[in-house]
Amino acid sequence: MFFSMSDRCSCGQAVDESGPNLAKEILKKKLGIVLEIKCIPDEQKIIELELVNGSSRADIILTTGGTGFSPRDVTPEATKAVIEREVPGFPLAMLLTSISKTPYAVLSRSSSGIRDNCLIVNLPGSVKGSVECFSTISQTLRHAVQLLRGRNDHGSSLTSKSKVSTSNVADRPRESEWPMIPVAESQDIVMRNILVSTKEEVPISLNLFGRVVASDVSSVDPLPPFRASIKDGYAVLSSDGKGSRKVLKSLTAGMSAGGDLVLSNGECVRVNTGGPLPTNADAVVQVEDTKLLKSSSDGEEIEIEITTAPKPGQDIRPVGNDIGLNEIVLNKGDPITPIELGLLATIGITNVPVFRLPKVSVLSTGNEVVEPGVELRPGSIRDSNRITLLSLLRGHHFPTYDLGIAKDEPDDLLSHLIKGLESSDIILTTGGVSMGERDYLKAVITEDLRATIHFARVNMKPGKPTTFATCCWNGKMKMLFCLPGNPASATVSFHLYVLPALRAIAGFQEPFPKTITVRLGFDIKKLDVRPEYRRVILDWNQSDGIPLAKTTGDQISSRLMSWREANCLLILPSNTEVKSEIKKDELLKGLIVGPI
Ligand SMILES: Nc1nc2c(c(=O)[nH]1)N[C@H]1C(S)=C(S)[C@@H](COP(=O)(O)OP(=O)(O)OC[C@H]3O[C@@H](n4cnc5c(N)ncnc54)[C@H](O)[C@@H]3O)O[C@H]1N2
Ligand code: MOO
Ligand SMILES: [Mg+2]
Repeated sequence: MFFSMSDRCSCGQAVDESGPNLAKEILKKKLGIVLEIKCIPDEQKIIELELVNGSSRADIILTTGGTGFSPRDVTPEATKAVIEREVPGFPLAMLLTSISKTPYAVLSRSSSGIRDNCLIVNLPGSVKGSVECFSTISQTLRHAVQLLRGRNDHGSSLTSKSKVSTSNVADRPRESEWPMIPVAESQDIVMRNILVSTKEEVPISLNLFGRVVASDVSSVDPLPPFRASIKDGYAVLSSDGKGSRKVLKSLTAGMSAGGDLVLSNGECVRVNTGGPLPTNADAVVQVEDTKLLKSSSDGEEIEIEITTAPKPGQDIRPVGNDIGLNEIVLNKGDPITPIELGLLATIGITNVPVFRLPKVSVLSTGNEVVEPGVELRPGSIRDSNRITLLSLLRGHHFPTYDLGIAKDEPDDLLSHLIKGLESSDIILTTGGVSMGERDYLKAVITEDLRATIHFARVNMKPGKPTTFATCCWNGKMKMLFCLPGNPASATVSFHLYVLPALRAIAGFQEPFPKTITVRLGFDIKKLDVRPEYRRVILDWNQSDGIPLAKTTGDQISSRLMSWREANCLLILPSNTEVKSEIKKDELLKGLIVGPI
């Protein structure tokens, strides 16, 4: 994250060059991702506020400017006011570099420190000075972040004895402590916190199906690898024109190329579609354009007549006609569908560079939740969420780990979560995230796992208590999506948050569901106070080409039947004084979430 301190830039009188320039350096050196570049006036309180906000989101904040002697240069003062621990080494290292270039370097007042496990470093304001100083410290930044993340990382030391208190229900908050944020903002937060995509080499196999290519892939062999016939017929010399030919032999598909065979005038060789040709043959005549003149007693062709004069090149596929040697066949970012797999199989490579797939654990929570197929005892309900989510993940080719069902008890939740952290990159849970007296999940992930909850309430129906957190476990970042227990809600949140995040990590360049325009096929008498994601079935059989959205019935969050056959989430606005209903035939936006 970069903050450039400048009154002139912040009010638009000048353009900030240092921030964007350093961002380029970061990307060039592949040091990380740049969350934000911001221009801030030289006002100490404003800078402090931005540093406080930024430090809750970023691993590093680099500031540029405001470190000199002018009365309005207050960046070091703002930094010192917010940091919890000073890091004097960075300003010292930068000073040592700069002073070897100019004695005026001693006039810099740069500061550096740590707040909220985020490193803040003041750099000078000039493009040249900021790059110089940044280069001095850049090689240590990655290690610094690892050390800071490690402070929150106690994976190996944690036991499954939770610290969360289960007493004093009377003390529970009567209002959620979490702000309700808009869907777009929450999706943004998830995308800013996704795990870094990494590459791996995967041998040509069905395991590549559904993956995304991580760097351009070129052919090692041309296709066809030899000059090949396009027809079943005879390889000839076109200069011989039409008329009779002596049939030398047969060169059928799979035989070694006919390089050693040379035709003389008046000769031909029988060839097959896709088969090799004699070196000097320059045309193929299909069987249909020939007549048999003479054959042997054992049924072999001896002489044929060509009825139409062949043209040079006729029915011959030159070497590399379909795929040239070293031709780029797939580009970085291309999803591997059956066709891409076919292409990869044919071009002579053995391994394909693809983005690694994150492994996802799925956990159901709830004292009432029992395995499918078992007899219900009073108050129990069968687990439908876990199998739905596991199969959705499988349908999108993500490797999964089944964590089973955890009781609404902190120790049990914690031990299941630890198993998930040890076996996967991402954990999906359902249930236990609302206001219930046994909804302990958020407390366990913050107090025991010391995870950071980024949001825990979203203004949407269904899916309001959707919770997203990240934590560091044995040196690795993990993502936790705690979805509501209601089955329709869990699945809507899966499509809006989980799947886009997984797809982004897996390299998909367009990870979100496609938005289309649909025509409402029924009346909506009363809009909800929250923006709503209605499960609908699209009927494409419409004269104007706009699909008709057909209802799936009652949309109560518990009703999984509202997802039956649904392939679209209709986006309904929230109820306002101006608009409280929507009439049939109105055009609305919908998200494609199933086969259409
Ligand atoms: N006082 C409030 N109560 C509720 C609020 C609220 O804001 N204030 N929000 C409601 C909303 S919205 C939702 S959604 C639910 C979400 O609740 P939880 O995530 O805490 O889920 P549970 O309470 O554990 O379960 C809700 C519901 O779902 C059933 N369930 C749970 N797991 C499964 C499963 N694996 N398979 C099938 N069904 C499952 C569970 O039995 C409950 O019926 O909270 C509202 N309450
Ligand atoms: O938000 Mo809840 O998911 O309405 O049932
Ligand atoms: Mg609950």
